[in-house]
Amino acid sequence: MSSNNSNLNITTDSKILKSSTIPTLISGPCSAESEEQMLQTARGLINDHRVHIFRAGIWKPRTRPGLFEGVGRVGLEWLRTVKQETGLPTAVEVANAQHVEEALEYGVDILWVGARTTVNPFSVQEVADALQGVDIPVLVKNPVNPDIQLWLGALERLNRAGITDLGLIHRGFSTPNNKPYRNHPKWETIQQIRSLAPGIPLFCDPSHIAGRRDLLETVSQQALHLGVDGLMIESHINPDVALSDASQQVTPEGLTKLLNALDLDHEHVASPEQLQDLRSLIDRLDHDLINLLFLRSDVSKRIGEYKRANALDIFQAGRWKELVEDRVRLANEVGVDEGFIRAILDAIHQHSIGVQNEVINAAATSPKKEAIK
Ligand SMILES: O=C(O)C(=O)C[C@]1(C(=O)O)C=C[C@@H](O)C=C1
Repeated sequence: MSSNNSNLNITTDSKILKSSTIPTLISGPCSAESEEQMLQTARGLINDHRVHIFRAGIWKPRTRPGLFEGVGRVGLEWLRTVKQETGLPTAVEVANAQHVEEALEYGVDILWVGARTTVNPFSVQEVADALQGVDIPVLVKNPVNPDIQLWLGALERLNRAGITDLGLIHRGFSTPNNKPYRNHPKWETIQQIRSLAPGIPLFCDPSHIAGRRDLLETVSQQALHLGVDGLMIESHINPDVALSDASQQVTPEGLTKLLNALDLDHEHVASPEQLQDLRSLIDRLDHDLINLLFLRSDVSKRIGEYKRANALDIFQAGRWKELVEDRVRLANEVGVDEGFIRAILDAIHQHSIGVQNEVINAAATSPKKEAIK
C-alpha cells in the first residue's frame, strides 16, 4: 500500500504490516526472560497459523526502579534463535538510539515505540535519528496521555527520517478513572486517528487496555468491530510466573482459544458471556455520562450565578451556536450521528436554561438578609 497522506503530509508504504489475512496478529511475551521461555512460547504460537509476528520486550520501561527492567542484549540473541527456528518475523520495543542499533545488529524485523517513549518528542527524535536511512517497519504506540497530536508527531518524526513502513498501536490511555481497564480504551480515538492518519495500519493492543485476561476477548472484539488492522496480544508459556504483567498474558493455547472466540472478519455476534461484558460496559458508560451531566449542570449553575450578579440574559444565542457547531464537528469526526447529537444538545441546553432560571428565581424570591446593626 502506498499513499500520500494529506492530513499528516507523510508518505507511507506499508508492506509487512498488512498480512493477506486480516487482522495481522503479533504475539509473544511481555518480556524476554530466558531462551527457553522464548522458544517454548514461540513453538506454542506457531501451532496457530494466525500468528504472524513474534514480539518480546527486551528493555522494559518501569514506573519505579527496582522492578524487572528487561534482560537487554542477550534477549536479542534469543529472539534471533526464535526467528531461525520458527521463521516468525520478530518485533521489539525501542526507546533510544542504543536500542535501535542493537536491534538492527541482531536483525530484528519490526520495531515499535512504546507509550512512555511516544510522550517524549526528544526520545522519539533520538529513535528517528538512529533510524535515518534504515528500511524497517516501525509501529508507534499512543502516548500514555490521550494526546493524539503527540502520537501523530511521532509518526512525522519517523517519516522525516525516511521511515515509510509505519503503523499505529492503540494501547489505551491513562485517565483519572480507567476502571475496569488498566488503560482506558477511549474507543472514539480509533475513528479520530483513522480520519487524521488515513492509510496508516492501526493495531490494537488489548493486553495493555485490559490489563487482565478475562477482558481480552471483549476488548479485542470491540477493536475488530471498529476495524483495526491487527492485534498485539501478549503471550507467555507460563503467564503466572511472568516477570512482568503476569495477569494480562495468555498461554499460546489461551491465545488460540481467544482467537477462536473472536470474529476476525468483524462480523461477530456476541456470545451470552460477552453480552454480560457488553452490558457491564454500558453500565459503566452510563454512569460516566450521568456523572458528567451532573458536573455540567453544576457549571451551568455557577454561570447562572454570574449572570444574576451581572444582569446578563440566560439565553446566549451566539455562544450556543458556536458550541453546537463545535460538538457537531466532533460528532462527525468521531462518527456519531449528527441528528442524535443535536437532539441531545437541545435537551442539555433546555435543562441548563432551567437550572439557571432556578438560580435567578431563587435569588428573586429569597428574603433579603437583615442589615447588620
Ligand atoms: O455559556 C453560557 O452563557 C451558559 O449559560 C451555558 C449554556 C450551556 O449550557 O452551554 C447555557 C445557556 C446559553 O444559552 C449558552 C450556553
